[in-house]
Amino acid sequence: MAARDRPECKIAPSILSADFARLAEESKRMISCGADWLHVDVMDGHFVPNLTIGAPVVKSLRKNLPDAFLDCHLMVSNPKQWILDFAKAGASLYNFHLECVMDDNTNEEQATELRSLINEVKASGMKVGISIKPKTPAEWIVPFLGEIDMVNVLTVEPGFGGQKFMSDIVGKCKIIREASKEVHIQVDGGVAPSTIDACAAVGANVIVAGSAIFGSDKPQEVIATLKKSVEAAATA
Ligand SMILES: O=C(CO)[C@H](O)[C@H](O)COP(=O)(O)O
Ligand SMILES: [Fe+2]
Repeated sequence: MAARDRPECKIAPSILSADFARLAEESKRMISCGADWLHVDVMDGHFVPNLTIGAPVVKSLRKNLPDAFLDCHLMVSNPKQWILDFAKAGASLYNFHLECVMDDNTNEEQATELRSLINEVKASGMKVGISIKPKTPAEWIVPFLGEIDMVNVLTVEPGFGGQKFMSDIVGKCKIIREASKEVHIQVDGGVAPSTIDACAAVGANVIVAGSAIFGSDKPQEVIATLKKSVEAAATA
């Protein structure tokens, strides 16, 4: 069998599509259907035009799901402000946006600020991920790959679930995967059985899907389909 070209596949249902009144129950249902991680979309109504949940909800989820991997996607303007709250609440991975600190990849001060945030997240005990919006070039994150656990390539404009997958964006994963076999590459936005092969082909291994999984009456089958596509591409 050919050697793997990426880390193990992780399927991360986005609980943004869950019934928030039954979050713990719905999260447990996802894990029993084969989910590896839970993707928690945190929106501050400023970085994106929507408001969702914060650290208190993560704390309740952690209490109810002591062993779950909580992948927190911080769509917030000031990621520094929330690091300790999320660490104390029990977040597993703090996945914040590059655009909060960088609008020019040649600016040394911005690179230093990004490094300091990365180090602060690590020091808090969480794993660290960096999310990039559709218009942010993949090359901007490449110099930091050795310092982080994951890159989240947004395949929709962040802010809302249920949007259409941007197929012209996913190619950015290829640039990142060519630069690192070890880093987790997450795809987030409009990912479904109909779009997974395009993600798998370019090296993605962490698959977020909200509406495709929660909207199905057979979530177990959707999760299995997504995983199969990634695992087949990983050893092709
Ligand atoms: O970060 C996000 C939106 O900003 C969500 O994680 C993403 O949109 C997942 O939902 P869906 O699979 O329904 O697109
Ligand atoms: Fe997300």
